[in-house]
Amino acid sequence: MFDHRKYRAFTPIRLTDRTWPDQQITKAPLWCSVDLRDGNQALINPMNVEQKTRMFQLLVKLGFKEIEVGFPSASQPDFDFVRKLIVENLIPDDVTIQVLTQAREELIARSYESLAGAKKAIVHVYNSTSTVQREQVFGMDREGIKAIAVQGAKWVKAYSEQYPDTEWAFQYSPESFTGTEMEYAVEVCDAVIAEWQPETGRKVIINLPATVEMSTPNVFADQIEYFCRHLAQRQSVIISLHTHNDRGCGVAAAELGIMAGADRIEGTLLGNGERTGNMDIVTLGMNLYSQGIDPTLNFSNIKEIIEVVEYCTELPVAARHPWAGELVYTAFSGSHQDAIRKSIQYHEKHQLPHWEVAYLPIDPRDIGREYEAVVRINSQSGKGGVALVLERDYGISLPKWMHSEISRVVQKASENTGAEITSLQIKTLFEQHFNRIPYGWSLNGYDLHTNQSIVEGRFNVAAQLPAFEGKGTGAVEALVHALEQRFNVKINVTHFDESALTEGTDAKAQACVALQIDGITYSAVTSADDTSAAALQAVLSAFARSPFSQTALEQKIA
Ligand SMILES: CC(=O)SCCNC(=O)CCNC(=O)[C@H](O)C(C)(C)COP(=O)(O)OP(=O)(O)OC[C@H]1O[C@@H](n2cnc3c(N)ncnc32)[C@H](O)[C@@H]1OP(=O)(O)O
Ligand SMILES: CC(C)C(=O)C(=O)O
Ligand SMILES: [Mg+2]
Repeated sequence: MFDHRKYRAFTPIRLTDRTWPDQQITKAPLWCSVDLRDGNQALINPMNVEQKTRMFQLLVKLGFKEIEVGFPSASQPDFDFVRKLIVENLIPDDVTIQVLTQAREELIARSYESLAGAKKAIVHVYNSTSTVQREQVFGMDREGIKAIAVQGAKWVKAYSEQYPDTEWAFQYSPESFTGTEMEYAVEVCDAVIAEWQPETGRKVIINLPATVEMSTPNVFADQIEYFCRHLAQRQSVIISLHTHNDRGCGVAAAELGIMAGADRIEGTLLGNGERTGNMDIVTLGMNLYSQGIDPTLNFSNIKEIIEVVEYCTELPVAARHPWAGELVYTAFSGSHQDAIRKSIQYHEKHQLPHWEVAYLPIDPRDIGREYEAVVRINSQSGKGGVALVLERDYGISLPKWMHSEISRVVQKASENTGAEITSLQIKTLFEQHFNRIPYGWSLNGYDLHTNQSIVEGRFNVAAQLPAFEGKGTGAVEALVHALEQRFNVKINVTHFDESALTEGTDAKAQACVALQIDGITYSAVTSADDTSAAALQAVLSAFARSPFSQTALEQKIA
């Protein structure tokens, strides 16, 4: 039964003098990837050694310096993978591998066995401390649970002494930390830290997991600030966070947790992991990047990251995934496209020192995304977007009044199909409706004479109609006059624009014309070697689209 009364609200700790809301993140935290452990333990098909190797190589390439490579006492593939990394010398000198183990002697012993020969490694031991786990899973009181942690810490230290050639660091997680009374979490961690004696120079990491996300991120931040303030040897310990995403706030909790004093963050690429996943390191890293902070991880090839993650996890990355998804830099809606187009033009024109483009929080090219994907056209799109596609993909720059003309045609086509219209389809529609010279109406030649500031013109078209003759203050006016006389219509030139074409095209000039005949507008765009030819052809093409041009053919037949 769907009944909210089955649940009760999370009880926040009382921290009235919190300082974290006034903090700002100014540098990247230390990172630890747990893709190969927490990510792996959540998969339908856990990664095989080959997949793990591929993921490890990617993590190294991205710049991770600490990588939890598995739970070697849990399965043979995990054990074998750790051995492979060490035996085949696959771990760069500046990278430290980490393994997870429960606080059980045989598992700790097996973990060390897997790490034999490593230059340096972090042994990560955990046990659960929350009220629920104490009462329901372990059936123990506070002292009993603390004893598991302390005993685990002792074994971790004792077994490390059997491998003196390795530089060891120790990590402890009070699993289900967020469901634990804070003063008790501090008590347990203080006891573990006392066993490991960080004051002697040994690196000790205390990792605080939101094993299951239970509260809003501000409550988590309060817990972290409380913990950091009360830990006896805070200065000698690296505080790490390990958030999950059950409420969809894994990244937010980690960010507020950094503001509250944490030094290190555990997470996975694109957020794979238990249930709704671990904290997504790509998202947090890109959040920093978009604020002008070096994430110290290189996400410039997001395509490769997605490919490897999908290959190793056998799970797809969502199209709307923050920063990485296929559609996250794409605007379909008209007003967004218009704003992006103007904003990018403004940006380029004014050479702005920082990226500030409407609807695009970062430059998609920074992570290997092309501009092509930014604007895609369907029935939700507008004239700005269509104009952008023609400019961007084909160098066809149209005057503003033409944008709505071509957009109307594209919108109609999109409504008819109910689907996206590709860039090539837009170009084809443009050519069919505005750019193609209607059969029989190409300008074969023309003569222009100026007589006392009046231009007299004689115009031949391909259909071998009798030459048109007319006069006016310019060539266009002369041709319009000729058409009016010949077909007995009134023609208004409502728009006329000429522009030089960019280098690299055969034609040198482009003319855009709109004629209004009997209340209806007919438009055409023509390019030619010279401006007069382009303008005259544009007038002929526009006129040819009107029903009056039919008369011409009938006349010819007669
Ligand atoms: C939040 C997390 O992500 S924690 C990490 C979880 N990761 C994994 O579970 C990795 C895969 N796990 C496994 O392969 C196995 O569970 C193993 C190898 C770790 C242990 O295997 P097994 O001993 O066969 O089984 P299982 O996990 O059910 O053991 C449970 C026992 O461990 C105890 N236990 C559980 N966690 C811990 C811990 N952190 N420290 C000490 N004891 C623990 C339980 O109380 C229980 O004891 P009981 O047998 O007296 O009731
Ligand atoms: C083992 C710990 C760190 C964990 O994965 C969790 O609590 O989520
Ligand atoms: Mg976890």
